[in-house]
Amino acid sequence: MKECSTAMYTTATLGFVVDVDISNFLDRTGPEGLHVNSLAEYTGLDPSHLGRILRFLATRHIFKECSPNVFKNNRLSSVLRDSKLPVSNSETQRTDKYSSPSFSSFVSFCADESMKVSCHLSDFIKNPKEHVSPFNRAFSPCATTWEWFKQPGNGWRVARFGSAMENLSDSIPAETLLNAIDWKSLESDEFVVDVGGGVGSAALMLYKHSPHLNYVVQDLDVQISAGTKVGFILPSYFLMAFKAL
Ligand SMILES: C[S@@+](CC[C@H](N)C(=O)[O-])C[C@H]1O[C@@H](n2cnc3c(N)ncnc32)[C@H](O)[C@@H]1O
Repeated sequence: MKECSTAMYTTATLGFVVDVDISNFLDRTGPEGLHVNSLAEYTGLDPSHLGRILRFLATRHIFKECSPNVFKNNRLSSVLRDSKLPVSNSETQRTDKYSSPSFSSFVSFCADESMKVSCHLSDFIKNPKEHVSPFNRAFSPCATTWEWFKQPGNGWRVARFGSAMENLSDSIPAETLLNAIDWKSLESDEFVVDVGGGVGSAALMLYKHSPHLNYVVQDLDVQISAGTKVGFILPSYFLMAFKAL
């Protein structure tokens, strides 16, 4: 129970290391690893903060401390590597950082929006009339997450969320969906409705497996038109593609 109660420290420290690209920097060194003073030079951050955070994770088998204050990647920390390093924190460069699917985007999203929202869960449930969701307590009193994402300055968050979701879909084996129920046993006049189905990738996979069914992908305008552009949502074999409910 103590581990569960303090799980947020792991999320927070992981969020920090992906935000400042520690695994990428460590990946450029040999098996001897890199001293926190060098990491401090690369990142412009306090070496004592870096050392304590990396040691916290290394004691959980994420990163390896080769000698005091010298760290290198191990199998777990290697999954946090990205293909690109940000040059600065400008919105354009941050958006560019999240332009392709990556696990580090998922970690960063979890440590940012998800963790900040989850802190409000208890207060939200105890005072349900005050807000529609914990998200509204944390970020924006009236807008939904999707409306808030569209607000000026949040473009990079949208890019990060998209990058995280794509990585998540790529990492889930097709069998998870294909074996979830016996799709073949459904009749040909039946409908499969994917609510919040994004660009339609899951529905397309299912269509290829069970083309006798009718498919409806329901999502916001922006997702439906993106799905149509990349050819995931094709009117020829998807009966309908609706926007939001
Ligand atoms: C967590 S994502 C899931 C995406 C998709 N199922 C996948 O696996 O890639 C949630 C989705 O819900 C969509 N969404 C948000 N509000 C919606 C609404 N009112 N009606 C339909 N979809 C909505 C978002 O645009 C987003 O694509």
